[in-house]
Amino acid sequence: MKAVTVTTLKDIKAAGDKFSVITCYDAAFSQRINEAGIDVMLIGDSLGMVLQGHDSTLPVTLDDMVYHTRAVKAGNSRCLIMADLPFMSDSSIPTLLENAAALMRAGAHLVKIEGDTWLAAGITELSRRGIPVCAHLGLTPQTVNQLGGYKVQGRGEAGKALVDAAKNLEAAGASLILLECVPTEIGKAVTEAVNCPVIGIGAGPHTDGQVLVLHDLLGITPGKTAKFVKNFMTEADSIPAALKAYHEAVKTGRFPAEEHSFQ
Ligand SMILES: Nc1nc(=O)c2c([nH]1)NC[C@@H]1CN(c3ccc(C(=O)N[C@@H](CCC(=O)O)C(=O)O)cc3)CN21
Ligand SMILES: CC(C)C(=O)C(=O)O
Ligand SMILES: [Mg+2]
Repeated sequence: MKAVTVTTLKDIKAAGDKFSVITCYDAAFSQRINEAGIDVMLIGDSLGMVLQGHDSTLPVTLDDMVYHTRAVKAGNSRCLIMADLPFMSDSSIPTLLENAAALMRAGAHLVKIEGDTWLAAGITELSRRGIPVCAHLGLTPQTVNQLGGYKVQGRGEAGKALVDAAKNLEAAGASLILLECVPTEIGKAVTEAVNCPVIGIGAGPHTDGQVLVLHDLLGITPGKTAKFVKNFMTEADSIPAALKAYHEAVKTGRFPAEEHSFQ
């Protein structure tokens, strides 16, 4: 199978099709995710919660992200590899550039960064140097202490601000936008407002791509999971079958359904 690139995702959007994204943290799952036909693997800083057992993503370090990106890269044959810039790794532009470079050296094809319109300058500097960037908007888990919890963002007036932020960051050089926990209508509005592909998680069915945390879709996350989560193991007899079912459900628009989305 042909390797997935940022251009592949742009073509998928232009054709009105969908693409699938899963978080991945190690080589064994990287191989299974490759075999399942998934388009993109995200080394998410969610690893601080699902692998390390913390109650937020804030304790995750750049070294943690480099370690897991190397492992995922080692198992990769055809997926596009995106790596999260961890909390405070963008404290200045030179720091941001060095930290993004470390993730690229470890095997990432692009980096993801949480924020808002103020990310524009950093995104421009990264993209100028050949690093494609995904701007993560909406519910940004690294900001949980300010947000007061993992809550839906972009309701009312804030929705318009999200659409503007997405447009500004695309103009600044972002290659992808990721929207987390926003009303379906905002997921749709952002997807229509930008030319670049938009990935959603709890952002409704209209985004170009969908992402889920691996452990959530395998049903092994302890405690209550978010509304946007679907356990694909309930109707599958193996992990490879669940990964394939997720990919097919995203490609055909069967996931996410109304029950996984916010109004
Ligand atoms: N296992 C796991 N899955 C994730 O999707 C995930 C992580 N960990 N860690 C980092 C962040 C945290 N995330 C979360 C966590 C909880 C909700 C959640 O429970 N949200 C409420 C919204 C309630 C509301 O405002 O209406 C929900 O009911 O879904 C959302 C995103 C997403 N990310
Ligand atoms: C939930 C996704 C979007 C993420 O950023 C992560 O896994 O860290
Ligand atoms: Mg993350």
